[in-house]
Amino acid sequence: MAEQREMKEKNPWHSAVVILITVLGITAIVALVTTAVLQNKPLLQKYKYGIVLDAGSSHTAVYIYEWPAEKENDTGRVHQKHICKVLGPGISSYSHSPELAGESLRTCMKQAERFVPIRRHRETPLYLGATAGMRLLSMENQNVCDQVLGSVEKVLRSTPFSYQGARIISGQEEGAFGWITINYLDDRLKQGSGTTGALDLGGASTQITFATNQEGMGESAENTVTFRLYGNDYILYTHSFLCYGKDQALKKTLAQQAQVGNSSVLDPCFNEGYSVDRNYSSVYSSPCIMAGKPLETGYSFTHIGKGDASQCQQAIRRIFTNPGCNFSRCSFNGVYQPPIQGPFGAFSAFYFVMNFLNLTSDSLEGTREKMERYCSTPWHQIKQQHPGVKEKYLAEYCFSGNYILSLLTDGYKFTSETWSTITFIKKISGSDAGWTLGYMLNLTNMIPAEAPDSPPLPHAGYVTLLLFISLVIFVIFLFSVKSLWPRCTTQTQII
Ligand SMILES: Nc1nc2c(ncn2[C@@H]2O[C@H](COP(=O)(O)OP(=O)(O)OP(=O)(O)O)[C@@H](O)[C@H]2O)c(=O)[nH]1
Repeated sequence: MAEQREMKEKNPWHSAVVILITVLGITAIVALVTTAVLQNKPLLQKYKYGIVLDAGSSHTAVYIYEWPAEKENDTGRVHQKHICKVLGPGISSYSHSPELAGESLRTCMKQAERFVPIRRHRETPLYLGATAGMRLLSMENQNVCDQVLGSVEKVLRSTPFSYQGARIISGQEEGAFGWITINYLDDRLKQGSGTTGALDLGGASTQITFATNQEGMGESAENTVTFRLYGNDYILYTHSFLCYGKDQALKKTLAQQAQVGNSSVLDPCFNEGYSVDRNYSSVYSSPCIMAGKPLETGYSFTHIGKGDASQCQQAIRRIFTNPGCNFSRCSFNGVYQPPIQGPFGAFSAFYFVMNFLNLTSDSLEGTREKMERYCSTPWHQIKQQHPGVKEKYLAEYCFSGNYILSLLTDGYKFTSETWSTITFIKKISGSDAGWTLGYMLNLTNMIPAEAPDSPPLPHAGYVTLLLFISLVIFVIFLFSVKSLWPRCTTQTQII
């Protein structure tokens, strides 16, 4: 041993080599860790875009979505960048001058050109989906309906985006894509956890959609939609009630109260003191109100408010027909509906109305009481209390609140117990609840049927593990070369 030590001490190259190996070892470990960290560092984010136009019965809205360019399949990453509300009515209202339907979209499409970076324009998909207003127009006059779609198509084709088509979506699609939107935004699809049902109240139609177990769904194939998303199978119950959106329901309720020839209609669904002259043709100008349509609708009448919530509910109940149920259970109008399975998210007009009436967190009984109070408040007082609110919306809140109550309880059979499973929502994580996002995710295949393979460790875990292993190797290395190091103490002894 003493000889060996002597040899080492005599050979100056030996210590130099050990030092060199140590330095190289440390450098290699530092280089390894630095490369791993840099390699896994998120790159400067680049985005992709998609545009969907919601051509509704009451208005059109342009939604611009954005997502990281390199992670298209990563659910929860697409978000709403901008919404532009088109001025004027929905495209179905341009039946007398179809060319203006397309023109009405120009301002919002110019805005979209500014929100999507120029280098992305050509590759950005652009879709237009028309809902209940156009469904009704196609029932009334297919030719005019085609002209309106042709007019919007012409304008959308002239934009720099990648135009993918303008079409009328079915009520089933509207319901199912609304369900996908809210569950995608809640990140429930990727987690494979329980889902949230979707309640959508538009101007001309309303949709109810929820996941249900297979039992009983064989009863009505037209109400069944199946999806496989992220490796999970979903069986959805969905139904769209055409003519039961807020605006058409109002017309229906008014029409069954009005008797042509009467110069006035006393309406419990409008506040006392409200009085407006209307033409009968405005009430009957819809394919939703065929029955009882008089031959002569040129008369006018004075629409007078009476402000009585209970009577209003009775009037509303009469627009739900009860032709008998050919299934084990029904909602209304003889339509099959399995037992409701919450929780539910209620959006569009469900939210606008309940939010205005401050009814988003009340019990069913509390909601009824507040509606009684709101409807019995005189019209002049309502106007005084809400000076900034659009008068058309303000005048209709007594009807709208009672309609929502009636639709949810008499129609969909929510009870005092299940009422609390409904959350009234407008946005989730900054994106509007509605069918448009689900529609785009589906058409761009951004939700895979199978769960994508993910690395066994998240990025932070991977880097930590790498550092730890490098440290362990380094310590082992130090111990292994320790015996070879020149020993100062021994040297001193020798000297
Ligand atoms: N009170 C209130 N009502 C609104 C507001 N915005 C829209 N509405 C009304 O709410 C109802 C539903 O609006 P949307 O969800 O846009 O419905 P839509 O797409 O036009 O109708 P559908 O074609 O049936 O889907 C319509 O009666 C609108 O007039 C708002 O800010 N406040």
